[in-house]
Amino acid sequence: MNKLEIKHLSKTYPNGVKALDDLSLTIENGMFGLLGPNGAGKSTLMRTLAMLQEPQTGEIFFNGVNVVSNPDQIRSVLGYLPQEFGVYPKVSARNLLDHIAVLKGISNRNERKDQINFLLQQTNLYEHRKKAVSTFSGGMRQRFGIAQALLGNPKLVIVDEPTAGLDPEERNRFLNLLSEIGEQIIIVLSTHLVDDVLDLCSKMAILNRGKILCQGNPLELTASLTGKVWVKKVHKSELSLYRQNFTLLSSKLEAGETKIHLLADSCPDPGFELVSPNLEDFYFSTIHSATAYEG
Ligand SMILES: Nc1ncnc2c1ncn2[C@@H]1O[C@H](COP(=O)(O)OP(=O)(O)OP(=O)(O)O)[C@@H](O)[C@H]1O
Repeated sequence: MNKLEIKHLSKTYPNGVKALDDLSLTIENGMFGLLGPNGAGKSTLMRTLAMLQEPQTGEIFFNGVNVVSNPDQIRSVLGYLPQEFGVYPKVSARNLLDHIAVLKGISNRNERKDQINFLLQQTNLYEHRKKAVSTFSGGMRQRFGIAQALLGNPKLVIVDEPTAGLDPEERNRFLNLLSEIGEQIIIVLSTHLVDDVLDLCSKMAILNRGKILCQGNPLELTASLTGKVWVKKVHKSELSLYRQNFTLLSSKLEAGETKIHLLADSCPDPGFELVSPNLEDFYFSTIHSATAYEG
């Protein structure tokens, strides 16, 4: 069992933004979802875990080794798919993988070839192996990103907002690929999309303003709101009233009508019906109470 322990990490950028605020988290094998709104600090945490930037305070241990003071210990077992994945123009997928494999220290040529062919097949890119990655579609690029992250059989894979900008079919394909990687390593997936976490992760945490607000199993966290989420179709003009007087979790257009979810211990108003909570309700209620608390 691999274990990633993050202890009291803090990072304030020179402009005064506190991106990580005394953040602690322990992650074991399997897919871990880090969910948070834009600007929550997800990328800062992911880059810190990938040893691309140092925290100001705090420590990170991987399988008991302090990797902030021994970064090479984690680099050799790390795969990272950044939010912005730049590629060299004109270099084919296969050659780029070969180049990255060399950088990762896989010096044996046959071993590189075997791994690259296997990963190209796993990511469904084998038939495109001679094409330049710069000509790939968004979904193909992200799958290529996973292939390069898996070179060298990492024990820790960090994937930063991988489905942003993918169409639904590409997103599905990408999520299926991630789910196939297996439970024998740690995969940390950062996203602002609740559905990514719901579809894939057995453990998750919600990050906001550099702090972990809660963590656990998505279904168990969601179940904690049972009996408290109410739904009603309302007129658009009523929305601001509900927003002012209740904890409005979400409002969505459904066939031209506005459907709202409210959080309340008892029926807020005539016409509301109790619904089974979903992860989105839990996410918004968590962010809402943190924001209300902080003012
Ligand atoms: N290099 C930097 N210099 C100054 N501020 C930064 C820098 N990088 C990030 N920030 C700020 O730190 C905060 C956290 O940013 P970060 O990118 O880590 O969040 P995020 O959750 O990944 O958001 P997003 O989904 O928008 O990328 C934001 O307020 C951001 O503007």
